[in-house]
Order: sequence, then C-alpha cells, then structure tokens
Amino acid sequence: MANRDTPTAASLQPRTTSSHATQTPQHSPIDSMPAQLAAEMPSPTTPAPRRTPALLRKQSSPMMPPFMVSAPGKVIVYGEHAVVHGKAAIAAAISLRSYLHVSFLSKSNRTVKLRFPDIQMEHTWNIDELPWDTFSQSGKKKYYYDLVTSLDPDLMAAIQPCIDEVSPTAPEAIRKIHHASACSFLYLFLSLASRKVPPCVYTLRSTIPIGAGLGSSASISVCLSTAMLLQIRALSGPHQDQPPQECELNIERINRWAFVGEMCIHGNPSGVDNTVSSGGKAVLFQRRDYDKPPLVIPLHSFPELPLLLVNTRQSRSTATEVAKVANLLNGHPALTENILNAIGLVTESAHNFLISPDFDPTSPDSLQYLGELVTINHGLLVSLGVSHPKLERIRELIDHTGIGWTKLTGAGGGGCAITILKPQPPMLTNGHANGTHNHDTSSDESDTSSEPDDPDCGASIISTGTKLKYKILDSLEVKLENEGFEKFETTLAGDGVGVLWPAVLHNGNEEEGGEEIDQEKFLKAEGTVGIERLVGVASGRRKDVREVREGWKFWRPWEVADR
Ligand SMILES: Nc1ncnc2c1ncn2[C@@H]1O[C@H](COP(=O)(O)OP(=O)(O)O)[C@@H](O)[C@H]1O
Ligand SMILES: C[C@@](O)(CCOP(=O)(O)O)CC(=O)O
Repeated sequence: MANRDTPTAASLQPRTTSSHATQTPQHSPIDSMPAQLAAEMPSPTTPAPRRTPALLRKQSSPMMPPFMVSAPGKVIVYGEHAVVHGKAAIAAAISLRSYLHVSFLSKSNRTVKLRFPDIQMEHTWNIDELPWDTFSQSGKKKYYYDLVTSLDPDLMAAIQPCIDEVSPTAPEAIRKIHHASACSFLYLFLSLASRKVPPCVYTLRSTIPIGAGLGSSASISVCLSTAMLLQIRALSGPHQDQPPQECELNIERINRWAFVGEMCIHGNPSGVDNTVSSGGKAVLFQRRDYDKPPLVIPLHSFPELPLLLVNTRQSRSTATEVAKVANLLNGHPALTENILNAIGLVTESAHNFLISPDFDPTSPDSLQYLGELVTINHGLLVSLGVSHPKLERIRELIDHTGIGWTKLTGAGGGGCAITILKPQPPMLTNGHANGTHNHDTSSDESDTSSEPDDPDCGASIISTGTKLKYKILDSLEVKLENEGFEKFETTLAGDGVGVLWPAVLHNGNEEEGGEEIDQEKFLKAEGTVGIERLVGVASGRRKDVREVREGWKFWRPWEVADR
C-alpha cells in the first residue's frame, strides 16, 4: 500500500492525456459489461459528446447491472497521541466495513441520488443542474490520475448551493453530518465523472459506528472514490494474479481520491484512515515534520487477529484530547516527553518484532509479545490523562476474564477500547482456577473443566478452549450491554477496499444465476448481521479468521508478494 506522497506517484501520471489509451485497464470489472454500455461510460479524458440529432438517436441500451464496493474501518493499535508529537503509530484495518451499492436508472431520468440511511439522509440532484462548467474549466479540471492535496475554494463555492439544499429543515447538528457526506460525494462526483454520467443511485450502509474514532468517514470516502473510479474505468482488477505493483497502483489511485473526500469531511486529515481503509492490513505511520508528507510503511506481516472492540458510546473530541496532552506537556515537560517517548518505543518494539525473523503469527509467544505491548501502551495513555472512567470500566471487566490485552484506541476520552484475544482462555493456558482472574463463568466451567486434563486429546482441548472462550465472551457481552456499552467481535488487519461486480451472489451455485442484491433488499437488511448476510460475508464469531466473502474481489498486494 502506498501513501498519497509515495514514489508510486510518478508512475500514476501519464505524461500526456493521450497516454491514457495505454493506461486503459485491461481487467476492470466494468470490462465485463456489454461493449455498447462500456463505450457510454464517461471518462475524464473522453471529449464532451456532440448532441445527437433526435432522428439519429441510438436504440436504448440495457441498463447496467448494479455493483457494490466495500471498505473497512480502522483502529490505532499502538502510538496514538505520541504520533501527534512526531513518533510512529501503527494502525490496522478492521472487519467492520461500509458497503456502497450503485444502481443505474434509465437515461431519461437525469438524476443522481444519495441514500444514506445510517444518517437518515436522502437527496436527489438533477445532473444537468450540477456545476460541471466550473469543474471542467481549464486550470480547474482534474483527472483520475492527478494528485490533489487541497480543496479548491472556487470548486467548494460552486458546490455550496447544491450542499445547502440537502436536509434544509434538519437540526443544525444533523445538517452538519449530512452536509459533510454530501460535500464528499459532490466534490468527487464532479471531479471524476462528467455531465454524461448515467443516472444512478448511491446507497450506503455501514457497520462502523460513526464518530467513534474507527474511521467511518474514511471508509465512506474510499467507497465513493472506488465506485466513481470504477465507473470511469480508471481501475484495473481486482483479480487474482494481479501483479503487486498493479494492486498498489490501483489502491494508490483510490486512496488519493479518498483523501480528497476525507478533506471534505475533516478539513485537514492526517491521511492515515483513508490509507488503511484503501489498502487494508496495517501500516506504520509517522509525521516528523508537518510541512512534509508522512512516512507510511505497509506492514504486510501484521497477523489477521480476532479483535474485541467495545464502544463506550461516550462522545469525545479528538481536538480536546490532543489539547489535554499539549497542556500536560506544558505543565510537566520532562515527564510528559518521557511518556511520549515510551509510547514511541512501544510502537518501535512492535514494528521491529513484526518484521523480525522471530515473529511467528501462529505462535502464542509472538501474540503474547504484541499483547503485552498493548497493555503497556494503555497504561501510558492513562498517565497522559486521555482515558475515561468508561474506558477503565471496560478494561476492568475484560481484565477480569483474562481473555486478552486491552487498550483504548484513538483519541480516548470516550470512543472505543480494543482487546487482542488470547488464543486460549487463561484457565487452559495457566492451569485451572487461575487465581489472578475471576472468570465469572462458574456455571459454564462445570461441563468443560475435566477435558483439558486429558493428555491424549489435543483436539478436544482446542475445542474445549474455544467453547470456553465463547462462553466467557457471551457472559462478558451481557455485562457490557448491561452497562450501556456496545461490543463488536471483529478481525484485525484484513482486506482493504473490495468490489462485487455485478452485485450478484451465487451462494456457491453458478448455475442458479445467482441472487441480485438490489437497492431495496440492501436497504431492508437488518443491522450488521443482516447486511453481512446479504452481501455474503460470513457473520458472527464462529467464522474463520479470514472471512468468506463470496464473489467479492480485493486488491491484495501482500498475497501476490507472498507467492
Ligand atoms: N454510514 C455513514 N453514512 C453516511 N455518512 C457517514 C457514515 N459514516 C460516516 N459518515 C460521514 O463521516 C462523518 C463522521 O466522521 P467522524 O466524526 O470523524 O467519525 P469517524 O471517526 O468515525 O471517521 C459523518 O459526519 C458523516 O459525514
Ligand atoms: C489522538 C490521535 O493520535 C489519534 C486520534 O484518532 P481518532 O480521531 O480517534 O481516530 C490524533 C491524531 O493522530 O491526529
């Protein structure tokens, strides 16, 4: 995965517009659409069409099938706050994702519609009334391969009236959320598409809690960027056997435009959220000098791990928490610097370990090492004053079960806690009735406690351990819910952006013709489980570590690199 300022930048820029022809993707999912339709797809390099006289009009073409894209949220695993002061941090993708469904309307419709039910937003614009002229003026026009690092005030001013017409009567706080999403959409749409774009509906649903520091905004920006780049045929793949450099190039292209979407929502984002959401897995991220681009190193060795994520549901402000640390630094410079340095060392230790030959993603000892760093990192964040009683309560409840290593993630002061789960519950690894933990599963233990003592049944121990782990997790879930917290069982360091083209699932049977995911079915799916079931993601904790996503395709540079 590459960051917006990495050397791959040069490789993305054709020298002249005419070199576009040589860059036309060979394996885009859109290549599978009928040639006539493909020819009608707008491209930023396609000259504006001449008006066809009514008598010479072509026959109507069949409508393009709907397609879907999906992008993950992220967590900071090590190094938040210290990263603001020049140290490195490690962020990783999670399996909570946003899903964007794109469907097409008949040509006569001339509208583009957003359906974003998570934020109760719906809006339709007339395509012909959008400010295409401003976006295509010379000096303003951007191409899919361009690097855009700031928003153009003239373009922002041109879309403002279109944003203002969204949810005009909603309360101010809701309007702000709607306008941020609309701005992200419109800026990308007007930059990448053209007046000739087929009328379409963008329906978005996410399993990522909004505003909890899990990168929900970046994941929607990545979905929008990917969908539009696919629509203008500026991406190739994803497909199996795609060379790693080509995967990187596509991810980079998506990431650049996702960053533009993020700027619309956040003003001045660091870029780490969209980078992780585009490319998946994990990255080491460091910004020593704010005038220079950040250092972003993909960590392809980061293991896919089951992760427990608990949302305090306590709203927090990143700016306030960052300011708390700045104040502490002012009042206690030497001490605070030492804490920040220690956090920097935590990240450095994790990074060195992950890239060392000693690291074995399947070994409990390796996991233990990474887990201990999680615990240390949390302690240091507490001493910076950025925890919250609710985060401490969650940590206390989880520590009592002994099932893993817990820390706050992101800004703190609320938001979420993460727990890297131990491979086996502590009573199996440390012997029975481990005095340091109160498992609170007394009724559950009776039916499992005899099995681990049997030296001849390793498989049975594993299944007993797994059963016990789930019992502990179930009992924990009840406690967390009773106290108003929200628990997610997710996976750390999975895939980045994915494509389901067309939006059809075959459920293993190609002959059946498959089940089309249409807009209404997508809107009706209930909750995370309903959405994941509909889009073909194996849901629930009993899934394998790598989720099965039938029909979905991902750019996975690490996998190709491993071959
Ligand atoms: N599911 C969603 N549907 C529509 N817009 C969303 C969704 N999730 C996030 N957003 C947009 O992203 C913004 C949230 O950004 P932010 O508060 O930084 O949260 P996060 O830390 O999760 O990225 C929202 O105001 C909204 O504009
Ligand atoms: C506290 C900080 O290090 C991370 C904030 O993360 P989030 O806003 O909770 O995703 C701030 C930053 O890196 O900009």
